[in-house]
Amino acid sequence: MAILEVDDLRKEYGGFTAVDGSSFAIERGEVFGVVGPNGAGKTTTLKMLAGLIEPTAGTAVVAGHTPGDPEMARRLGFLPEESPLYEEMTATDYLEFFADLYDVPRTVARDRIDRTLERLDLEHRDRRLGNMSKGMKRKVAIARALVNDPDVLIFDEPASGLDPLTTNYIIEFTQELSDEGKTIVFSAHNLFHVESVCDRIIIMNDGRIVARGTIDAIRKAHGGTEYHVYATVDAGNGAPIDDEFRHVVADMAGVESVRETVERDGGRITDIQTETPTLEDIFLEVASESRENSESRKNNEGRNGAERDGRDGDESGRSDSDEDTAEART
Ligand SMILES: Nc1ncnc2c1ncn2[C@@H]1O[C@H](COP(=O)(O)OP(=O)(O)OP(=O)(O)O)[C@@H](O)[C@H]1O
Repeated sequence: MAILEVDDLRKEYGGFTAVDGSSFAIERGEVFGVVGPNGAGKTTTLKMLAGLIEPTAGTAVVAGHTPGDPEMARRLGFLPEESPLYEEMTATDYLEFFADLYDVPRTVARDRIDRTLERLDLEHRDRRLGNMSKGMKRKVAIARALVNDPDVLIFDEPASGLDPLTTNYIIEFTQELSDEGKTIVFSAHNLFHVESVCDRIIIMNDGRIVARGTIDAIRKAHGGTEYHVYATVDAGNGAPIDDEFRHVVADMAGVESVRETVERDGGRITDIQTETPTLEDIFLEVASESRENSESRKNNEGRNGAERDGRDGDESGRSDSDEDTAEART
């Protein structure tokens, strides 16, 4: 059964729609990626899951609890994108202070904090937070998200702006938390990190989910592996020319068809290579498709405004077409 269920979540700021009807479910123990360009609505979505901002419509349920329910707060740990800490406190005092807020008994809290800081390799625990480096502060913020030993962790850009060593440490730590059975919602711009830790992802654009599924399924839905067939062909006088031509096809049947054509024309295949799109390639393709769709939707809305009167919202252009297509593809 899903530990986190999101149904038609929507957030509007004045007339602006930041999140436009997201629905998804996350299974216990999954690492679930939320990916998208700047302004796509990722942080807004994560904050609604964490109960930090109220949705305009829709629901987010964590382990059967809704935001505002103290039991939900107990089950959840949130690492915000920006996490200002109390600069005058030491790491230990700060984390004990948060453990108190969650009513974690002192001895349990001390032990948990010690173990977490040990695992995160945080040195100088008694240094004022204000005097800690950015990487050290991020580790303290991660420890804060774990102080109540939550089942579900929401990590918004856990490793952004950190050096490669600290970044790797945090990504590996995220993987370890998942191996221990924590459910993790993970948002990051670094798609290599997303690919290395996430089981399934959603790609958001303009507040909508435009693709979803495992990275492999999304990859298949967006072209999958490509075959690059290199060939030389007859220049017309019977002699093959030296220039190589590249034909890109989707499968082996395509390769055979190129081979037949090339050989019929007196040429020959010189090389065949397979290329698998990276998550970054897919992300760029999906984001640009979605931008085109939303532009044409806006144009249609402008053109057909008068005709639409009396119809319901979905028929009038606001549709889940992007999402349905992606869903069907996965
Ligand atoms: N409090 C607010 N008032 C008005 N608009 C807001 C508010 N918070 C967010 N927005 C707008 O909602 C949209 C989505 O913002 P959000 O921070 O969720 O995006 P994001 O995908 O997390 O972007 P980034 O990758 O840059 O962090 C943006 O256009 C943003 O300007």
